Amino acid sequence: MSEQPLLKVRDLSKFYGRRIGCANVSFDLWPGEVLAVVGESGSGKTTLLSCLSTRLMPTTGSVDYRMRDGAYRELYHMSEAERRFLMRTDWGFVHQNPADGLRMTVSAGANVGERLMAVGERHYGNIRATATDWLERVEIASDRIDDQPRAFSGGMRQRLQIARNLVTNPRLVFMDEPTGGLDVSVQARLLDLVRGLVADLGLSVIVVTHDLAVARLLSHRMMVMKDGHVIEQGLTDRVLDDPREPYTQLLVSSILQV
Ligand SMILES: Nc1ncnc2c1ncn2[C@@H]1O[C@H](COP(=O)(O)OP(=O)(O)OP(=O)(O)O)[C@@H](O)[C@H]1O
Repeated sequence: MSEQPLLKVRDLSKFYGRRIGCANVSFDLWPGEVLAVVGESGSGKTTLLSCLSTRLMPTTGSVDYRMRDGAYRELYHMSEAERRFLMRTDWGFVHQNPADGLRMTVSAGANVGERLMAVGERHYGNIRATATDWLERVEIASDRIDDQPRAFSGGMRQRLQIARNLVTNPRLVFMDEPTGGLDVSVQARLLDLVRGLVADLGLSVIVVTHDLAVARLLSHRMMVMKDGHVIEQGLTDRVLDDPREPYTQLLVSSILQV
């Protein structure tokens, strides 16, 4: 891991009127690190992810992102165009519902190729070859390249969404309940695939999940949220095997095995 954080989050808070979305969240994310944000429904996970990915403006706080040239930029001081450029190139966002992250009425190949074109690739042959390669990496047969994702199963759609996100070699990927809507057997296979890709590509990931098994399998470090606050954070194995906070103990003991 390199010696400088990719993301420096300080005192991030988002209020919806008087209701707390998330409050006083601070952490560093290091290159190659997978951070899981866990907590019950309503604990603030989505609000935090939305603020970090600049989909939502926080009420207070700052997020500094280390650009490819090594300089830090404050995300909320960037122009809308700069943020959109980051999202198209340096970042990925894997939605729980693949339909939110895919274009359902264009082919699988175009879904992947489009992201390549956004980073300047123009050669049709290269785009198709890279798209084919990525479909294979996410275990979609290359003869499905011209099919639209609406003809795919839920698991295939999710794998296609992952290919679309990773094809540009992003440095930071946000994932919102990436296995949420899938059958248990499909989830296990997808998690295995994601874990392999994240390790191979050395990605930094922030994954939101209410499923501690997902956190266990994917993440190095985790943050536990309750009522908008981070109440415990640490190495994933430590938090799950030796939770310090009573609330985390309750979360861990409420599932039979993680
Ligand atoms: N647009 C909104 N307007 C008002 N309150 C909101 C809004 N979005 C979220 N909240 C409130 O902020 C708090 C945190 O919600 P958030 O959706 O971030 O939690 P979550 O942990 O992601 O839950 P879930 O797992 O159900 O998505 C909740 O009290 C919620 O009611």
